[in-house]
Amino acid sequence: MNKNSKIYIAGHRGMVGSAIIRKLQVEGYDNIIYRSSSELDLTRQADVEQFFKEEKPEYVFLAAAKVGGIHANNTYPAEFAYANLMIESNVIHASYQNDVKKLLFLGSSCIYPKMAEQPIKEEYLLGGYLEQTNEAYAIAKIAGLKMCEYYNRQYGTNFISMMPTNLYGPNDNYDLQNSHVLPALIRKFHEAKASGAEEVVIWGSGTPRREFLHVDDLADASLFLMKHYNGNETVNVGTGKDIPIIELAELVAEIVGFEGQLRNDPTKPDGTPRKLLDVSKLQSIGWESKIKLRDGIRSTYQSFLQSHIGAV
Ligand SMILES: NC(=O)c1ccc[n+]([C@@H]2O[C@H](COP(=O)([O-])OP(=O)(O)OC[C@H]3O[C@@H](n4cnc5c(N)ncnc54)[C@H](OP(=O)(O)O)[C@@H]3O)[C@@H](O)[C@H]2O)c1
Ligand SMILES: C[C@@H]1O[C@H](OP(=O)(O)OP(=O)(O)OC[C@H]2O[C@@H](n3cnc4c(=O)[nH]c(N)nc43)[C@H](O)[C@@H]2O)[C@@H](O)[C@H](O)[C@@H]1O
Repeated sequence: MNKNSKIYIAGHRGMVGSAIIRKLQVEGYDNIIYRSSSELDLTRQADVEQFFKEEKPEYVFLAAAKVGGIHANNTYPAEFAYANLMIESNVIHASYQNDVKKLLFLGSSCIYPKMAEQPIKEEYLLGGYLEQTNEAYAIAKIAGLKMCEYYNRQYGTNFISMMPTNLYGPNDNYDLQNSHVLPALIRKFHEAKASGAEEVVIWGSGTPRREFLHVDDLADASLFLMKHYNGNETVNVGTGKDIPIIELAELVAEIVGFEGQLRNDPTKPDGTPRKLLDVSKLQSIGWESKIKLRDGIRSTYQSFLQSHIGAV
């Protein structure tokens, strides 16, 4: 991939897509194309085929998807299944039909069995039952990575798959019902501090453990894999370290400056007890994460304050 290769970022307005664009621009890539979902609905096959036929991208970063936290996944399984299966099928097939040189598919760490041995290796896929709260999304993502594998085997395409752990950073989703835990905690603690509230509610028991990778690290890994990895096996992308949700909450409260109490809401699901990724394959290829969690949360809170102007 050279600096004037035609590169399509699917999902460019999202947290991951916008981070990949920032990374490519810093690295001097100057032929990047993108469309918002209102300009091009990737669930519509004919529209996707028309777009690829007209634009003929050489490289594709597939970062478009219906994405959400545990509550959203648990509440809207049909939407998560339909949208993600359609988006990935249409983009992967149109990439094959239009001779895309290389495509990077983004899956998720929730594809692995709920009770997988930790840390989770790529080969544990399909070795056990999935976590119920995000089964629909997980099955869609498994279908996507398998499609890449099958197209590579049958058609000789070069479609690679990465499985990121939980992500956070600028341009995240801060909706309190449908977001992931880290942005939700940033907003909750910020609003509690601003209003003088004495307590903040944490969903579930707080005992599950999660791994968090800053989206700028993810973008760096995406470009690294697009340039250097041509294998047919999926690659885990993470930090190799996890933290209990209760300790994450205490860390975010400290960074935001909230000094009240935390209260658990046991009516909300815990989800998978743990999903720490084994990142040794990625390390063997030559990439490691750089952004430390405390530094990443601090900078993410600053970007939250800037983008929620009234919040300062
Ligand atoms: N966030 C995480 O913790 C996490 C963890 C692991 C993997 N991932 C994966 O990373 C990728 C990006 O996630 P994200 O956190 O960046 O999500 P996000 O911020 O919600 O962005 C998703 C993007 O997908 C686009 N999109 C959704 N439906 C579309 C449709 N029908 N047609 C066209 N575009 C559509 C949206 O476009 P518009 O804005 O134009 O509507 C949006 O820009 C996804 O594949 C996700 O599975 C995310
Ligand atoms: C990466 C994503 O991981 C997702 O699972 P998962 O980490 O449990 O999704 P999260 O929504 O980040 O929840 C992680 C843990 O944080 C707890 N939690 C505590 N307080 C909150 C809160 O205010 N909001 C949220 N959202 N959680 C909270 C939640 O109960 C769960 O145990 C999958 O559903 C997606 O499909 C995707 O794979």
